[in-house]
Amino acid sequence: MSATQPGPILRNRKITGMSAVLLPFAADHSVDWPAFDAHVERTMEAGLVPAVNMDTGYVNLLDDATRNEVLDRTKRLTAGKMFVAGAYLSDQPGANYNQDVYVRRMNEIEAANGVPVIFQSYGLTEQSDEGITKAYQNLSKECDRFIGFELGTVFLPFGKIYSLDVYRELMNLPNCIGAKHSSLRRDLEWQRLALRNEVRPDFMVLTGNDLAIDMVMYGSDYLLGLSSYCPDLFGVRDRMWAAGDSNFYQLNDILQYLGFFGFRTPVAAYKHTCAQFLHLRGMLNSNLTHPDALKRPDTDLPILEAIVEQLAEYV
Ligand SMILES: N[C@@H](CC=O)C(=O)O
Repeated sequence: MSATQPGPILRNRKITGMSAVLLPFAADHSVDWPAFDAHVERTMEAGLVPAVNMDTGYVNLLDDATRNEVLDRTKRLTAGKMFVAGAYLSDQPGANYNQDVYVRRMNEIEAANGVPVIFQSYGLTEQSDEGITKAYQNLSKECDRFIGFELGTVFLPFGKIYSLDVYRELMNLPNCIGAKHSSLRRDLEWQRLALRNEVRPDFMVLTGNDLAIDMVMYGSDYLLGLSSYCPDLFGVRDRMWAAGDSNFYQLNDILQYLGFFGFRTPVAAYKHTCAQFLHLRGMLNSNLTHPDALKRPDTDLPILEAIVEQLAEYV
């Protein structure tokens, strides 16, 4: 079996970090909007691009009003700075691809001055390669800019990691500025980086690999849920890399330990770990997750507390 090799390490590179913003909850299970606003601001202050209505923001569990409230608030808070948002539609296995709903979601995001991230759906991913490519070509005509998204089924059941042929076609769409790659596999991401370097060097390969956040060393940028645990420290880490500061490695190692703990099976419960961690850091009023989301046990808390202590010297 021939293994894919990594490309060269790209030192002193300015990393583009996009962070999937956690939607915080209050004791009565309503959204804690002031805490959400503060987390969007914290993300921007760290130098990261907020990514709202993503999986970390429970987009698949939100009603229309809540999803639009997230967009309205983010539009106001970002005040013209870049943000991205998930264009999500809910369907079932066997569903037809529904372009109209995607376009409606993209229009809502663009009306808020955001850049759509095209979530996958059964209708999109159950098509042939040709059908998938055609769908993105048609969507690209309906917006100024967009970001693609390949998601492993460990995150959501309708996800699909595309063939490299489909990936190449995405890069051929000039207003597709990048694509988030969430296979949790380094080799598949290295293949995408090699293709990107050959075909379109300005295209962002946005790692979604919370288990290998050092993929930025090989030229990936990122759109992560893990960075929502501590946007400030991801900002510090990224600046260390740009400055050639070797403290990058030590900080990256601790953040990766947090990533392995937070994204352990069942992976979808990473959002509760995020709330627990932010609460321990005094950045949220509660450590509650969405009422319908998977939970972590309270026995995780002492482990997270120890990680907060390990990270303290970098704050
Ligand atoms: N894919 C997740 C983030 C996990 O890294 C998201 O969409 O929020």
